[in-house]
Amino acid sequence: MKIAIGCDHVGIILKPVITEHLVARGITVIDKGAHEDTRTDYPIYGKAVAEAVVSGEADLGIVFCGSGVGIAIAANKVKGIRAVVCSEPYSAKLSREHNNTNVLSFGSRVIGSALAKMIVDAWLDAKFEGDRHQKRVEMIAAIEEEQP
Ligand SMILES: O=C(CO)[C@H](O)[C@H](O)COP(=O)(O)O
Repeated sequence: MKIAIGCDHVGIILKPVITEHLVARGITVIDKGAHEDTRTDYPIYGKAVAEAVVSGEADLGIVFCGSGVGIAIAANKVKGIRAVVCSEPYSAKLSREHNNTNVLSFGSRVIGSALAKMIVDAWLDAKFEGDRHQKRVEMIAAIEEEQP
């Protein structure tokens, strides 16, 4: 399993903790930056991680900014991405089971490292259930196709 990760200057607080946690789970981490806490712009890294996922370079993506919101919005602009912002494990689990999310987003100004690790585990351990949810995910993809 390969996971692409990316963050801005605030998200970088959580990125090393989660990187270590992923490596401990036997996951290969592909770091798309940022690599320092100098103020930068989260769309750069949301896009980079999203493109790594849709190209197949990575199986999944995890992104971090201050709230988790901006970098998730940026990732969601890439066709084929279903990014979710999570601050608790239940939504993370359901987002995979029902929505087949392929990018997980956190806010370093919202949650701490212990909760972030719990959310990552809930997300990674859950599986897409398909069945009735498959049609709905396909409907989301159809919305993308309708856009000019
Ligand atoms: O959370 C974020 C986007 O959703 C950013 O991390 C946040 O907007 C950065 O703010 P600042 O430049 O004031 O540190």
